[in-house]
Amino acid sequence: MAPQHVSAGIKAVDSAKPAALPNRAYVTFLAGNGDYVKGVVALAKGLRKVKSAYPLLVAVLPDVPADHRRLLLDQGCIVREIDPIYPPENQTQFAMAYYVINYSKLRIWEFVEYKKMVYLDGDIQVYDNIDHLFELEDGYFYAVMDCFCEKTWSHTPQYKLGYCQQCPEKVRWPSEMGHPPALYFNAGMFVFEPNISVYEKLLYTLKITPPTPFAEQDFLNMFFKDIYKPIPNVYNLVLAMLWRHPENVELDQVKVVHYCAAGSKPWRYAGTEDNMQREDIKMLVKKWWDVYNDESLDSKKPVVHNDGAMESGTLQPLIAAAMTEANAPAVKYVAAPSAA
Ligand SMILES: O=c1ccn([C@@H]2O[C@H](COP(=O)(O)OP(=O)(O)O)[C@@H](O)[C@H]2O)c(=O)[nH]1
Ligand SMILES: OC[C@H]1O[C@H](O[C@@H]2[C@@H](O)[C@H](O)[C@@H](O)[C@H](O)[C@@H]2O)[C@H](O)[C@@H](O)[C@H]1O
Ligand SMILES: [Mn+2]
Repeated sequence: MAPQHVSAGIKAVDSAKPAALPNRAYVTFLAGNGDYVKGVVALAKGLRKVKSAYPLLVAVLPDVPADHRRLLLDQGCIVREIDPIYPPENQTQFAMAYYVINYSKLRIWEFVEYKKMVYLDGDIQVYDNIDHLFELEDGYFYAVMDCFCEKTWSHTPQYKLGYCQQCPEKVRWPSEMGHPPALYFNAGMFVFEPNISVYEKLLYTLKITPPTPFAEQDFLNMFFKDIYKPIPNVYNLVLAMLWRHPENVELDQVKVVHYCAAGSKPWRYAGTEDNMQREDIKMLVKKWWDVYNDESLDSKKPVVHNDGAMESGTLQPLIAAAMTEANAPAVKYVAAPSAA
């Protein structure tokens, strides 16, 4: 097993059943009118399946259409519109062209009504309860270490050397090149504390930082370098680990799966790209579909605001069925409050 610089305390909280606090939530990010909304619906149902005590907040860009927002509201999500964030003008070739929209993730530091949040990409699924992560010590940035072995990393010195932080002994970092790269996390999942001054510093620093291939993931790694604490791979299985570092993966222990390998997005899975015919990949894609298709996991209870108003789309069908057109009162529905 590679050295897991596990942050102290995870083991200790595993057994404790911490009390659910109102100023905690999971948060994900949704952009566009395409099929990523399926990922977020699955994530909402997956968190319900593992009986998470905390809501899922979805930060949506303005281009997410009303019907997708309705779907998320009906799945019990809190939908919050955010403005996009673009990196400085640049000639950078992002590892994936669409990564430019991922900088908008930085808006979540503005959600200061929450003291602690767990960010999860929309292509992530949670298969075991991870609420205990909210008990991790404040003041740090927790995330899982990434892997540098996929060709998406071919632009980096570590890739060219064959060095990877997941197995630093296998190909050692050459001493003549100074210190090995700082520990680097995958930004598909992280535990953080929203904070306005950090948010403002993030935006200010972004304006003076030339963009790099892994976009906001590179930026977040640079920004949080001094307070980053790695947590075990079970909290964000970057799928490439299955074929790049199988010795670091115990699949039956994995709590969170990140469908980030090329061709692995379950809702687009065709099984044609490299490694996509692996039995473990096919099993994990099926596992995702089993949650997505499980109607028993659909949100049932109305999402009610403290003023008693029902969130639109939750009770509508029931009320419509009970009322004739003639005497149906104008029931007050409110969408979740827009971004502060
Ligand atoms: O068209 C898009 C592309 C990305 N995303 C969001 O941005 C995250 C990061 O992109 P992605 O997961 O595709 O990057 P990867 O982890 O595969 O490199 C996604 O999980 C979604 O939450 C989105 O909503 N719509
Ligand atoms: O915009 C940059 C993205 O960078 C990361 O995706 C990458 C990264 O995981 C590499 O390490 C993998 O090799 C690669 O496959 C994967 O696409 C985050 O998962 C994603 O949320 C987002 O921040
Ligand atoms: Mn992802």
